[in-house]
Amino acid sequence: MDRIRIIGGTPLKGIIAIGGAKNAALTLMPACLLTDQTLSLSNLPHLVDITTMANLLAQHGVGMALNGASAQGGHTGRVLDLTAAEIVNTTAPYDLVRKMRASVLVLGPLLARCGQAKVSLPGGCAIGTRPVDLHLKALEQMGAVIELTEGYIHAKVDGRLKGAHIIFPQVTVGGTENILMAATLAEGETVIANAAREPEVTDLAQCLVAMGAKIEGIGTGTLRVQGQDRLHGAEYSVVPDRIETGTYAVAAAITRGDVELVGARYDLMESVNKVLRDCGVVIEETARGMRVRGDVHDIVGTDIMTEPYPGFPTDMQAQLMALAATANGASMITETIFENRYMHVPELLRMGARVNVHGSSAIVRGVKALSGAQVMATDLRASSSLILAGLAAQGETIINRVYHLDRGYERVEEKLAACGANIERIKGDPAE
Ligand SMILES: CC(=O)N[C@H]1[C@@H](OP(=O)(O)OP(=O)(O)OC[C@H]2O[C@@H](n3ccc(=O)[nH]c3=O)[C@H](O)[C@@H]2O)O[C@H](CO)[C@@H](O)[C@@H]1O
Ligand SMILES: C=C(OP(=O)(O)O)C(=O)O
Repeated sequence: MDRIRIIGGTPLKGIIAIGGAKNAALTLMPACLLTDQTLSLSNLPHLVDITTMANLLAQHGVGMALNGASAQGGHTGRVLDLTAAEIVNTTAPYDLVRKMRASVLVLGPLLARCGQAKVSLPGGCAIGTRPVDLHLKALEQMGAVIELTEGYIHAKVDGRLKGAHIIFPQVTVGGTENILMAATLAEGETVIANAAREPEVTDLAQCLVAMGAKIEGIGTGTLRVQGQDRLHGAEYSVVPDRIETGTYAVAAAITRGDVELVGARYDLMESVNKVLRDCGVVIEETARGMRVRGDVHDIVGTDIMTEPYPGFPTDMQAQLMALAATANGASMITETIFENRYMHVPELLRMGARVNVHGSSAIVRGVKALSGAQVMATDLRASSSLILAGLAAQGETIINRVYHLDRGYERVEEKLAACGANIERIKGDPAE
């Protein structure tokens, strides 16, 4: 297993290119199951999770062709053609689903196209139990018969799924995506109330429209879908990653540096930028993206509460905690989305951070300097918070188990090193 070694203390200066959003790509890829024609996705990031989704789709019978890099819209990500001419298998097996929860996003499309699907229950993960009950209840409302046996969701529908009025009792990104995809091929109208408004859901909706779906209310909390008999192929470019953008914005801030994030979508960063500005970070939109400066003002503590979009994203909570740990004064962080998303706290404590967790809230008292240490990455965003802490810390930080990081960040050490960070990947395990 690889490790990352950082000698902290260098202010980052330069340019970082932002890639396509992992969480958008992971819902756009299974959308290919809704048509027998080709869905061509550009600006696709090169990440382990994307490979896992490609492997899952391949075993359903999806043909794939990787067409190198595209310069579309100024982005340089890869182009992947996905063609589900024929679905040869409607089972998503445990071995693939356990690697990545987003695998459950094949359920809606398979059921809508083939009338049946057998998908391994994703199970919990480091950040919480993460049930999929809301996805299943909504599909039942659309006429699906669902049984849970031997760790699998067995879903079937007689004929086509039927349009329904679905009210999600709580905002669910994956639930909204699964039902949105299913509804595009259902009979009649589906209304999804209290729908997630995350930019990745909007990206999916826009791609589905390019494939011939009829969807109103895109970007709002109520999506209205008129089911079609069939969808067709399309070309679509994945939205830039707002979490990668936010992570590198914190990297600039925590090192008291000055970095331009090229390709970033400034308009999607409102809640994160507000919090960063409250901390004293200077942010401006540029012609190519966004410039972030942590070298202008003192960095001070602030209060943060995670919420569904357009609120502050849970996927940025760990990174902001690293910044708060180095700020002047105290910060109160409240996590409202996942019940166990403070796995980074014990590791930050090893680096000299002062954090107390009380239920869903954490009090962070800023310290003058963090100190480098050996730490363990426990999940994706916890890993990035440890990288950020390491960039700011005095001395050497070694981050173990970086495979979590490779799920969601492309060439992280290269991007940071190009801005002056002293960071390297050490191949293999120390015990090996
Ligand atoms: C691949 C992907 O896009 N992952 C993102 C997606 O995850 P994901 O789609 O899994 O997250 P959800 O929005 O569904 O989860 C929000 C909350 O609802 C709960 N819930 C959800 C579904 C359900 O059927 N029952 C239920 O109780 C979850 O346990 C959680 O507490 O949105 C999260 C919230 O923005 C992000 O942190 C993840 O990075
Ligand atoms: C939690 C995340 O991903 P996933 O939903 O795939 O676990 C994330 O991207 O931060």
